[in-house]
Amino acid sequence: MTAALGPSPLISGDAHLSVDQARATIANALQPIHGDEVVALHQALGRVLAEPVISPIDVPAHDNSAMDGYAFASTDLPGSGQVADLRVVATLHAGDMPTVPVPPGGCVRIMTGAVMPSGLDTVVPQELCQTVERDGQPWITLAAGVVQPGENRRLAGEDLARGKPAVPAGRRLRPAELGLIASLGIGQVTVRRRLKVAVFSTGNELRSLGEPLDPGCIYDSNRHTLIGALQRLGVEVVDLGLVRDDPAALEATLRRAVAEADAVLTSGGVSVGDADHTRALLAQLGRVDFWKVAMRPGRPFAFGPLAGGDGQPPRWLFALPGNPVASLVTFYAFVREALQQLGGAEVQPLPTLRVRCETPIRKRPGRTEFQRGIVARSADGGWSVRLTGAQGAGILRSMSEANALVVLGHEQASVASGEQVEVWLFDGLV
Ligand SMILES: Nc1nc2c(c(=O)[nH]1)N[C@H]1C(S)=C(S)[C@@H](COP(=O)(O)OP(=O)(O)OC[C@H]3O[C@@H](n4cnc5c(N)ncnc54)[C@H](O)[C@@H]3O)O[C@H]1N2
Ligand code: MOO
Ligand SMILES: [Mg+2]
Repeated sequence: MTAALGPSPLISGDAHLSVDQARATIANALQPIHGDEVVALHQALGRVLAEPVISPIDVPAHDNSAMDGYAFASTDLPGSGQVADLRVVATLHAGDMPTVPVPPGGCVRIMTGAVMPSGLDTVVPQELCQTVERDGQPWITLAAGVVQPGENRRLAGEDLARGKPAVPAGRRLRPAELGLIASLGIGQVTVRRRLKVAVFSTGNELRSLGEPLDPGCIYDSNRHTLIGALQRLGVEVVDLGLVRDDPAALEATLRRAVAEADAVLTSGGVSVGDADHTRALLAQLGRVDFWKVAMRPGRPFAFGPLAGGDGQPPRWLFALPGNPVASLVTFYAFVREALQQLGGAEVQPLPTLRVRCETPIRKRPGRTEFQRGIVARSADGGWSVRLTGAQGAGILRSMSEANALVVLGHEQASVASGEQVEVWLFDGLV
């Protein structure tokens, strides 16, 4: 089973990688999954576009008015200090097509979105001119300087010209893209098939929600954290539940994961304890590309391919550490972008900022540290971050109260209060 996967890209799977090396190793290993499907636009939110959407029409299709007012030819604009009187010869609503030509000195009452008659290029909003009646006819009086030639007119094709790409392949569709595609008259799109990701927790001490908590046991929280994180990415989750620290049970569950999913996330059992079997199983069913990263939390994090079987691509295993904070931090540091890449989506790293750090942080160079922080606006209007209290890798509350990870790079030493630090925003700012 292992032979088909070839040697590890690393000299030794036992080496400690830096966070950057680990991210690069994962990015270099992954190939996007194959398979597309056509879905109705109203079911396409969050799906990944497989082909670019090309505009079949000009948007807008015609020059049209951006205001409720009066359309006229800019050659009729009054000179400085003068006024122009223009006769209103027709009325146009959105959806009307102009029928009669407008003579010089004439104008058209026009509503927002209505097609501009040919020869007219400028619209004055109604509140910027005066309407008068002469001999029972409507006229407007236009003062100099209230509008410039071409103002308040939207040009045909100014949003999108026919034949131009409207949305690139790989874009995960958001409400704005759904509207843009609809504006082109396109009712269905070709999207990537949804990435399937299997997830399970390992540990004899774990109990499922609803089960009694036996002495010495804890509830399985990681699976719920990870399933939430996966749902946010729009992948299809295959929940394989809880697995005991038993090599045979672990092997059976990994084999099932390989059969049912494109990638596998496990939590727990990656360190060096007597009950930590995940790495040995990865070596047996595939290959360990690395399993130690110079970071805190998240040092034991294993990555490598599980052989996919006859003609099938490998199923990548992301074996996350059991400590709950380490599990979510490694998801953000390694798994999130990897799954975007695997699903054929544009890779969108978490938004990164440099902000003032209000909490002094002790650190030694030689590993990357991810502390949990709250980024907020400070009294002087700038952005700053303070830590969320105790930072132990088992203290999930530190993560729940945070909206950002303070990322102290590999070479960084201690940080004094007031220094600038890098933060990754993982949940917006409110
Ligand atoms: N001698 C060493 N011991 C440890 C090292 C080390 O380098 N040398 N690394 C420590 C670090 S750092 C971490 S992180 C953990 C990782 O451990 P495992 O991935 O093997 O995870 P477990 O041993 O299964 O569990 C660790 C911890 O997390 C709790 N846990 C596990 N799964 C869940 C879950 N689904 N929900 C909630 N909590 C969970 C588990 O009960 C343990 O308390 O290893 C250190 N040890
Ligand atoms: O790195 Mo462990 O992930 O510190 O708890
Ligand atoms: Mg362990």
